[in-house]
Amino acid sequence: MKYISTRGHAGQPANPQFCDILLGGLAPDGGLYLPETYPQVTRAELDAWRSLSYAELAFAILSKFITDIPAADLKAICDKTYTADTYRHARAGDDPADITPVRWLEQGRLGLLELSNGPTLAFKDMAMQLLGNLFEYVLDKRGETINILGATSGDTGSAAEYAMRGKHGVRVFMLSPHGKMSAFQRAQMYSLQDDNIHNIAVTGMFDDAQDIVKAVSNDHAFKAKYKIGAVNSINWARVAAQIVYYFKGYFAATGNNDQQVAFCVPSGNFGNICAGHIARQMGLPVAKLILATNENDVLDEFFRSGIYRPRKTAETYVTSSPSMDISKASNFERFVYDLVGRNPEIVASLWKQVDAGGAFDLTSTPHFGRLGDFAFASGRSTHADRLATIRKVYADYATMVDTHTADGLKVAFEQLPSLPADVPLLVLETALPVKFAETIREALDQEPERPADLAGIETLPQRVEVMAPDVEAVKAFIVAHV
Ligand SMILES: Cc1ncc(COP(=O)(O)O)c(C=O)c1O
Ligand SMILES: N[C@@H](CCOP(=O)(O)O)C(=O)O
Repeated sequence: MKYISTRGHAGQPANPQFCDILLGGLAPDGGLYLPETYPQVTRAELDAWRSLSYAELAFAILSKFITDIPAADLKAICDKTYTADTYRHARAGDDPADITPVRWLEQGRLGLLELSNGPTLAFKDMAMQLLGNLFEYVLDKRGETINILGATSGDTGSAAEYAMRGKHGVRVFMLSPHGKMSAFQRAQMYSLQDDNIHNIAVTGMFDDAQDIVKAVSNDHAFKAKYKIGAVNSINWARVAAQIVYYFKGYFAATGNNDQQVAFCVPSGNFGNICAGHIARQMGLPVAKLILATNENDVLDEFFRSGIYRPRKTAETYVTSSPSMDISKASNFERFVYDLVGRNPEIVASLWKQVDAGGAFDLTSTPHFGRLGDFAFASGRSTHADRLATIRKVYADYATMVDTHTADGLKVAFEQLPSLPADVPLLVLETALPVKFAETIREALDQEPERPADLAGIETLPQRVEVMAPDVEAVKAFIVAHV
């Protein structure tokens, strides 16, 4: 499989393979890696895949993207990753062997694709557990080490730290927005005392943290000297691993491969829905990809208007779905690459404007007309919508959902009437309610269920370094701790 950069000048290595870009993260030209072409899935493959376990399906799909790891080794990594023991937080009544069970709210019509049964109770575990095992495998083979620099708005951080703790050759430096995450999210990350885990809280928002990650990665000398890697969805491996559950959800929601399905995806950095877009490009029968934002509605604005207008930190709201408090969706670049006909010059020129703090407007370009080919729809949700949706879903379907999934459901309820009656709509459950207990209490006046292995984590001692969002300060911290 050949990989290219969305900005056209991938640099070194000249023909990167999967393992190179796994360790490399951001492409050297500041763009994002993508396969040169999306592998196509045949009808015969779809038929054969319908009955596979999650681990078997992951192996079948990832084999199309990972051609530089021997098949037996990749299979062993998938088998080791996708176990009922790791994805152990399934709800009562679910079959834990499903890994990503579908919970129907309205049988055959509206369901939740449960992606949050992993160790940290968010969908990030689906890809991050695989990344932990892939990093360990590749680093061992090459005799190398890596210093992962990441940014989180609440869930990527803990998923990465849980996946990497205890792994040889890996250190994690995770930037989080100081004081903006839920108490549970803070405790999940900051209570870890492992020597290879470093938490840095920056006095800004997620976008400031993500900008620092990109700035450090774009300092090629520093990146090479300190072996800086990425675990955010700028890393292609994250997106590749997320493609798998769109297929699994499709098979669970349909009876045969003539049917179509729609997905509604709570979105922030555009990594999750980007995987859905790629699954559709590969040939998965997806009728619609519905993007849901919270009050930070940059992406909803784009799909409604054709204008992409990232906002500054001061214009980004702190909301009760904090993991989606993102106004500069880094992964969106991968979708725009496809939208503009996979033309890297156009992407480079659009992101020159974005990186300079500007916006772009596609309305008067032919690309805007092509938006319909990609079957996107979108909507937004507010705190009041979130509370109302949590109450409605609890009352009507006896199901408690977290604040981000509630944003998805709010938009899903709006879009459902416009979908053909034989197209099931799956809303991606991106976290479990206990991570956002403050808002659950406000909505339902009760405590969300808490898995026994995470009891009392808020009372554990915490270890975190607070600093200004300053690239040089972060670099100095890394230098001092490697
Ligand atoms: C719980 C939750 N929901 C939704 C999102 C948005 O996903 P994405 O950033 O891939 O669009 C995130 C963060 O990424 C999240 O942590
Ligand atoms: N919502 C994320 C933000 C980072 O997204 P990623 O998918 O690019 O890692 C978080 O919870 O940290």
